[in-house]
Amino acid sequence: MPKVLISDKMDPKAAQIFRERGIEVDEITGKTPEEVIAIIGQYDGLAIRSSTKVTKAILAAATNLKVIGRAGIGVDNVDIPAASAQGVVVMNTPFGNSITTAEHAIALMFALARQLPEADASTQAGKWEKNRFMGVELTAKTLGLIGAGNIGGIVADRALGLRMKVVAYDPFLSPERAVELGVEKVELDELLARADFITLHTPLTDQTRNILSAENLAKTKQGVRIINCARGGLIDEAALKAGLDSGHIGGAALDVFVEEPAKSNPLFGTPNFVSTPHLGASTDEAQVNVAIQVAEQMSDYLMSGGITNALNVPSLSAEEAPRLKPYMALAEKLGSLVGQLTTGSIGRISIHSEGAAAELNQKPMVSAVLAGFLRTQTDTVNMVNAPLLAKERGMEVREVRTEREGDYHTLLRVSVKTDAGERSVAGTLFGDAAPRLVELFGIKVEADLAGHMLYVVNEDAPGFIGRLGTLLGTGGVNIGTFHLGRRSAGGEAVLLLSIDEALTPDLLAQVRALAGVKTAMGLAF
Ligand SMILES: NC(=O)c1ccc[n+]([C@@H]2O[C@H](COP(=O)([O-])OP(=O)(O)OC[C@H]3O[C@@H](n4cnc5c(N)ncnc54)[C@H](O)[C@@H]3O)[C@@H](O)[C@H]2O)c1
Ligand SMILES: O=C(O)[C@H](O)COP(=O)(O)O
Repeated sequence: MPKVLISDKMDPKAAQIFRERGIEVDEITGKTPEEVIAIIGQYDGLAIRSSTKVTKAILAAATNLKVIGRAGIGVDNVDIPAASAQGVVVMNTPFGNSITTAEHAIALMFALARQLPEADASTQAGKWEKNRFMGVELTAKTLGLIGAGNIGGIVADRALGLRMKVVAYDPFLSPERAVELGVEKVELDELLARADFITLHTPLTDQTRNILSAENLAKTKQGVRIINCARGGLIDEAALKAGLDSGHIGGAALDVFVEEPAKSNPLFGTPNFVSTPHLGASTDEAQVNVAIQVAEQMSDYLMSGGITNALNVPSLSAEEAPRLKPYMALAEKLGSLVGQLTTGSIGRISIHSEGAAAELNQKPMVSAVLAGFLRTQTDTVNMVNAPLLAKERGMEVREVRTEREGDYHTLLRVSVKTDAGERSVAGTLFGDAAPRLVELFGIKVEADLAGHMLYVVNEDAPGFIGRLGTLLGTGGVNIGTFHLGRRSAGGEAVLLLSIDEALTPDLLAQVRALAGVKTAMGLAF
């Protein structure tokens, strides 16, 4: 039974779903990294929010880990390259808390416009400072949106409802989508110059880090109010404080900080500064949404191989998974076969699907071919890290589809280009489930690829099969199945035998010494 650790505070629905799906679950929150390292080795899944930092050190100790599920959006607390290298799927729940976070941004915009936190503190202190708190209306003001994705799009919708004008800076926003959102797409400098309010909704990347730098803050309108519900690090906090102190910036509301938890920060106590402790996603509704989603997604993966919202591997829905499963087994076997039969470096590997196979999601099949191929070189490869490892090894990976059926209703062909030229193997599914090899380097064969096998290329001549059978029998090797193919009568022939155990090096040498043998190799699947 798979075992999952929930290491951050999560709605109880998550644990309930894991149990209902037959997964053992432990909820152990608030642990130090060292404490997590001590226990992580026993878990197949790790469910987190933003508190647990999944570092290289934690991953190194996570010897059984198959999936990390982030109940939320941002995955900057997960070392994704390290997880990928280790073959661990990382998934998030990209939409579960978007509305809630967008509403928090709008709430902070109102808080700044009417100085709600300071007015509240003053009133409850018995001061009744009616003349101190003069606000501004939102209607007809310009909101500058930096990042117009899921959350940015919802913020725009709500701001338009408040009769604001919305300008957006997002290099990946298409003109059509901008029209759909009802926002004006602008360059960053124009946004800085025009916006009365600025709200940030981008991930933290090398391009967005300090997007509101001292230089860019200086380009903003006098009195601008700034909201950040996305990630700490998007704004230069020292420059923000200087801008608030000088009065150039009329207000700033941060839900996120460079250093979290933000127990102390130079911005604290600055007039017109409002803060919340990373509460963007903290509503009952959002937490139920992300807990259910993450538990369903992780359970799908652990129990049936379905992959949804993964950041480091192609998606594979729970409905698709059963249909693709035999194809992935075929793909992995074909990849393994070419890996075992190919020596030297591979310049290119092409995966060609024909007929019914071409109608399916290709990415998982491609990953399975690569995993099968690379497993002959390293035993730490799996579907997740195979594309990465192939890239590191300088392999070009090509994907070709032909929906028209050829000789078979469905076919997968794997071709590799080496210094010696291009060679390919092809396989089909019998009865839509049983993987069968049907072509080996241009020769038609029909074979199961399973267990130990012996591959022999020889000159087609009478008596050869008898001599080989006698040799194996004398060596005590039992033959399970025997598959034969040849280019032409008397030409090159291929033999694929399934055998009960691997040949000893000595027996293999004797096979190679038989008259007419060009190549003989042991294979394993
Ligand atoms: N405060 C919270 O509790 C909370 C809650 C949820 C999400 N978030 C954070 O909010 C952020 C946005 O989430 P989302 O769901 O809208 O993500 P998203 O991926 O849907 O949108 C991000 C947008 O940023 C844009 N972008 C990327 N690079 C950019 C750049 N250099 N300049 C301008 N725009 C750029 C992208 O094109 C995309 O449209 C994430 O970082 C997420 O972690 C915070
Ligand atoms: O990226 C997110 O989803 C938010 O930052 C929410 O983080 P949390 O789950 O720790 O509240």
